[in-house]
Amino acid sequence: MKQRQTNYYLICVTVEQFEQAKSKLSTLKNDPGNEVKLKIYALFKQATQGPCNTPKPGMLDFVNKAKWDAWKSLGSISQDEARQKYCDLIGSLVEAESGSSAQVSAQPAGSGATYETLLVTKEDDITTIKLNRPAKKNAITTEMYNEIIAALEQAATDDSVITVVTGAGDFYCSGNDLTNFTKIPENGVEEMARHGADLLRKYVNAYIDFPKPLVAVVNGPAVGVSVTVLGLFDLVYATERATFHTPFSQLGQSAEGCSSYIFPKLMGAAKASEMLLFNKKLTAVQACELGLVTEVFPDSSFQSEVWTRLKAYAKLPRNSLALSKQLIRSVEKERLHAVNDAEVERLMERWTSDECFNAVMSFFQAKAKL
Ligand SMILES: CCCCCCC/C=C/C(=O)SCCNC(=O)CCNC(=O)[C@H](O)C(C)(C)COP(=O)(O)OP(=O)(O)OC[C@H]1O[C@@H](n2cnc3c(N)ncnc32)[C@H](O)[C@@H]1OP(=O)(O)O
Repeated sequence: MKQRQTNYYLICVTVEQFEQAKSKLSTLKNDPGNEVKLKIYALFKQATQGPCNTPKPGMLDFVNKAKWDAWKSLGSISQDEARQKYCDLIGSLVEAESGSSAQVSAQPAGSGATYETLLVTKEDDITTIKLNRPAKKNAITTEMYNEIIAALEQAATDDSVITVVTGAGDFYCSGNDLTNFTKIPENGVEEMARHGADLLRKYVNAYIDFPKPLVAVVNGPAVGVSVTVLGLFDLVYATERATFHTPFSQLGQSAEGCSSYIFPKLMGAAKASEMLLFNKKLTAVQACELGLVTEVFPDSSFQSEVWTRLKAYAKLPRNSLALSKQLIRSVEKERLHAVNDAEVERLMERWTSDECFNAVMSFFQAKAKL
């Protein structure tokens, strides 16, 4: 699918192909649902007019406000990119219609999508994105960031009702793969920092803009960026074995994933500072008491209890769920994008600092001594 999607992008840059995609839209037999229609609308506006530049409709003008929000949420992506995404989205809807009758359970999601670092499946109206590097505690490499972004984009437009992120093996995720900081390009550490910043911004935006209910099934310890983005999930279910650790200052870094804004709101500035400044590791029960986790389950029954519940939730009306989620989240969306930008800006500077360099080196030296 990745390959096919890339090819489609290449084909789709002409105006003619864009027009063809437009006309294919009217041939769809099934209603793709409101959230997909909003996405199509937004991409079309961005592709034809550029970034949203009209006044925000009033609170009670629900329909136009939802459209405006969808357009605005595309930020400053270029008209070319919007055209490509528009074509890709319509292409996937057409493809889904032609192949939908043959759906079997737990099939790879996204009509045959394959990933190197993830297991992505669709079953019982739930798309599950499983981080799949258990030998490295599911540490997130640059490839994996890109694959998670792609999997979230796919899940946003597929016909699932709920999307779940979870981890393979005994960890949920050990955060950013620290080897990402050891691959210094020819143009030096500044270029590495710039690329890292672009990727991180895109990664966090994929959570901020995700249009359907997003659930974290935290199957074990969670570290770093896998903890901070939890504030952007709609439900966080954790096994009692899970822990939540953001050792940013230990690594000479600073907070991301919008945690510098969401954590103080959730738990108060004092508790957020203990985590984000002073590296305090929380147990699952503590994280639940502070509002970061929705509910904690005994480890022995974690999977069965959580999945029974999620399957029942996924039977609820999809549009109602998605629209309610968007109502809850849309008020904060613009602010979250601004927070993400500010956090990324700060990190870009941190990654070129001696403090960060020395901390990452210490990690690898300690490993070498074992
Ligand atoms: C390019 C975009 C950049 C965006 C960056 C966004 C900013 C993100 C910030 C963060 O996420 S900060 C947090 C970073 N993570 C860490 O500091 C965790 C480091 N790892 C550990 O402390 C420990 O490994 C652990 C997670 C507590 C697990 O300890 P345990 O003793 O249970 O297992 P290990 O033997 O240590 O691990 C097994 C294997 O996995 C490797 N590994 C684990 N985590 C990472 C990681 N984050 N990065 C790279 N490698 C990791 C570990 O080295 C072992 O490898 P081998 O020795 O078997 O080769």
